[in-house]
Amino acid sequence: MAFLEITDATKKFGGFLAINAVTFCVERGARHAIIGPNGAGKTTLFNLISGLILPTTGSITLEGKRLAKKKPHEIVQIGMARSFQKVNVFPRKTAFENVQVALIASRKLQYNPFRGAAELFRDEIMELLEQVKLGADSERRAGELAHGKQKQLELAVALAAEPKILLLDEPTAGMSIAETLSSIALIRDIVQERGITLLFTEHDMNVVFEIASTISVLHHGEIIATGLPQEIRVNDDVQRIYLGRE
Ligand SMILES: Nc1ncnc2c1ncn2[C@@H]1O[C@H](COP(=O)(O)OP(=O)(O)OP(=O)(O)O)[C@@H](O)[C@H]1O
Repeated sequence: MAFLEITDATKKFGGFLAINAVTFCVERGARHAIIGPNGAGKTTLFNLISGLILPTTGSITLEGKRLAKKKPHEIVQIGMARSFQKVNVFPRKTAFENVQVALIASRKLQYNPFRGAAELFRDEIMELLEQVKLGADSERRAGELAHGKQKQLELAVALAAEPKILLLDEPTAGMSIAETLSSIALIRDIVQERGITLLFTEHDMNVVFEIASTISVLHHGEIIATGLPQEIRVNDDVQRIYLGRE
């Protein structure tokens, strides 16, 4: 049994086949990238894997457990956390509070915003913020942080759930070159250090080749190749379809 198994997954929107009989596995500990041109179906595939939408047919399992029809918090409890292309933090809460809310939710505590819980999980929160290089920004409102830092905060929020697998949808989207470089190093170090399996989509091929241990290529909703980065780099179909070389 593979760690994450996607078996013959199909997603239709009306008559449009966005994901077509997709089968692939993500091995435990892998840093697995899903690449493909715009509209290939990457986000749809991510939404299927993280249970946001149901597959029309097929199955998705994490350690043998089916993910379909599970509620978002149940999926988090099974061990999956994800981020979105658009930043998804509470802008008016501080960085500290954003992580605190995530920790409270993952530990299944009742959150009462009117009760003084300011110090709850302080050490853990600071450790997480320091790990994503936001220790000095803990008291700043999330909405005031630069885009790159907001993505770092999202990462801390995702890590608060202690996931076995982390899904990142274009983790460096909208970042400057400097932000991208530090973000790549951060993601790679954190998943390695914590033994987290990573599944991510990314447009920037430099980022893909810096992080990925395995790459799957999606084209018109179908996986056309899965392999090691060096195999994907020289795959004729991939070069023709994705990299635009004839
Ligand atoms: N809810 C929906 N209803 C109808 N069509 C949809 C829906 N969601 C996605 N699609 C279509 O499915 C296809 C795949 O879209 P998706 O966003 O998954 O691609 P993508 O590879 O993530 O693209 P990008 O790289 O631009 O983010 C597109 O043609 C899109 O228009």
